[in-house]
Amino acid sequence: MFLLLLLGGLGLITLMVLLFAPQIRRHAAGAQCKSTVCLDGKTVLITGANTGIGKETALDLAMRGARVIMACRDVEKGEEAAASIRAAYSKAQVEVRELDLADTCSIRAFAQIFLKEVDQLHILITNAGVMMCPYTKTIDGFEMHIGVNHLGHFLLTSLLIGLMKRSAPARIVVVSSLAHNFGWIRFHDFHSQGSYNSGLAYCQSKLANVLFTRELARRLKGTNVTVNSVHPGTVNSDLTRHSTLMTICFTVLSMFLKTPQEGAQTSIYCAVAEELHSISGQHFSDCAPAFVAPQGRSEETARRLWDVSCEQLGIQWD
Ligand SMILES: NC(=O)c1ccc[n+]([C@@H]2O[C@H](COP(=O)([O-])OP(=O)(O)OC[C@H]3O[C@@H](n4cnc5c(N)ncnc54)[C@H](O)[C@@H]3O)[C@@H](O)[C@H]2O)c1
Repeated sequence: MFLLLLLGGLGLITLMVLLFAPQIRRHAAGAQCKSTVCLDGKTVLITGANTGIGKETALDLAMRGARVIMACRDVEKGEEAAASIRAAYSKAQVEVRELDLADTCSIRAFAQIFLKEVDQLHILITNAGVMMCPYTKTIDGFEMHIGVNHLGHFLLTSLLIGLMKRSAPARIVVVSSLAHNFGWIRFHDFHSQGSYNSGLAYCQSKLANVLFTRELARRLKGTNVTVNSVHPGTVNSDLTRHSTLMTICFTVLSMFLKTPQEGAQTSIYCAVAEELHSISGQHFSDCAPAFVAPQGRSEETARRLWDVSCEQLGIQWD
């Protein structure tokens, strides 16, 4: 009897999902970037552009006429992604360059060659990220989430900001997450040496993205370089690769999640929308301003994080 009820219930749920599939998909897809801005003559740099949201962002911006530089850890995978972008749009000007955000030497080498060979940078999208990986350290001994998601991008941006100021108007888009709501900056244990929880480490790094955006925007006032952070939505990508449970959940619930193309819309919106030309230090989701948790609005924490980041990286950035 119980089994019959269970099967009947499951059958009913399946029927409802199938019946309402188009509505569910439409709702899950979220907002589309409606801007038709053309990017002829503009140069864009996207980190982690060989998969997921980054790859879709690269395709869209290349279709708008930009020269898109895809900064990828694995050049071979990057070249495959670039080839598929060229196959989708034969005029795409996409280039792959090697960048491992888990290695400050790689970041410095990348920036050195970039500054030598590229004379303008109008849009920087710090998109690369890792989520819920087992406790690992970057080459420089940073905990992987804070090391790649925050410190790596902090160093990269510091090295390229002069070029962006010279290329102004220019925009920086920092791909953060709703997960920043559940994070706090553990200044007393920045690299989770005392205790480690992969979910909380991810949340800390995504909060760091929001606070970095806020402080950088304050420092960039009057330069015509803006910076905003985004939550792309919950996107069915490879990001869950380190968590079997998350991968299963994302697969089962895929109909309710955004595709990478849908997840790229807010990054694209922040990169091109005309109405955002002077908007800086804000957080966006679904191509609209989004809620920022109180810990992401603290100017004091943002300044302290800035100083700690400079100290950890051994750099001066005033
Ligand atoms: N997928 C989601 O639901 C979701 C939700 C909120 C935020 N985000 C954010 O969106 C961004 C893109 O994620 P995605 O969903 O497209 O996942 P993804 O795994 O497809 O993309 C992440 C990219 O980062 C790159 N990367 C990882 N470590 C790197 C390193 N050390 N050096 C250089 N590149 C590195 C990967 O190679 C990959 O190309 C991430 O910052 C993620 O935190 C994703």
